Amino acid sequence: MNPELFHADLEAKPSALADLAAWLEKEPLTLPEGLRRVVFLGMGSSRYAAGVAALRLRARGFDAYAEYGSAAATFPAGPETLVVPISATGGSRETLDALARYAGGPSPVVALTNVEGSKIAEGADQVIPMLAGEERGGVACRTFQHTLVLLLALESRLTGAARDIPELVRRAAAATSDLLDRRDDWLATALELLDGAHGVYAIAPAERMSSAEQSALMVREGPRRPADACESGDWSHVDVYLTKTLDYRALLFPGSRYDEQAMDWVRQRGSTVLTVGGHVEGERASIRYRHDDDPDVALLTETLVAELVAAHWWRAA
Ligand SMILES: O=P(O)(O)OC[C@H]1O[C@](O)(CO)[C@@H](O)[C@@H]1O
Repeated sequence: MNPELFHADLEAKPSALADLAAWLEKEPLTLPEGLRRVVFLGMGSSRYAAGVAALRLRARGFDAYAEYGSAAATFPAGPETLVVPISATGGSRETLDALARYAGGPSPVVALTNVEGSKIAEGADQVIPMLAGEERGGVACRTFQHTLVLLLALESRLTGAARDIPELVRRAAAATSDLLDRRDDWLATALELLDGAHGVYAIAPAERMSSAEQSALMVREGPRRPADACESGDWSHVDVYLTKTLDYRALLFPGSRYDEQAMDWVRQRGSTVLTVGGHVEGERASIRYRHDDDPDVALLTETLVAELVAAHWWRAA
């Protein structure tokens, strides 16, 4: 893994998204007919993206689950159950092991990967390419963003919503460019506010939980600092306890009806909260960007803040 190349991978996000939007315009996803259930399989950031996709599908009345590839058992195979193994590298052992339980069976298998001809493609009936280009830094960042896009496209196809996903991707590219172009206005503040003795906490609503999880992963994977993720409502049952004893510093992605409940404790305990894409009372600072009022753009874009913070600390280490 290499911090300079990771940084370059982040800089290339807008152009990779533009290519993905153009591809989606030309190649609408095709799926087998008669599906009633979806089982996503993955590890790390691939599973984070799947968790949000499954929640969204369930909210639209579709049976959907995001499982760890490493779980010893997952949903039984059947012709109405679509199995979607997700692996950017196409080689995570746990995801391949889970896929092996379905390969050649009654479930259709549609794999998502960024590496053509990788192991994961061998057990799949169909492969959807992530089209994120090579991540030379060795850290999944563009692939995470593209996985989310493709899972939104899958959702649109499964639910018959017929959403204009290419247009959403172009808006996310504009939002991403805006954050990159204006980083001199916000990055120094973010670095200062999040740099504490006890690590970084990331908080997001359930519908964008992947943003908190991926943000915490970036801080662990690059600069190897302690970091963790918490859901905004769950925060009052889980992370609130840390605010009494730690120098608690958090990145908050607003949008939950329970933000204020958490912020009440944050204000009382004098903890540090930096918001991304919106405001809450008691924040120390806020990072705004183009189209941040659209929750789907936010889902696709907001992890860039933690990724750039992680890249900076990693390069300086
Ligand atoms: O999507 P993949 O390639 O299976 O990787 C899963 C996870 O493993 C890592 O590659 C780290 O080993 C992460 O970057 C990623 O989140």
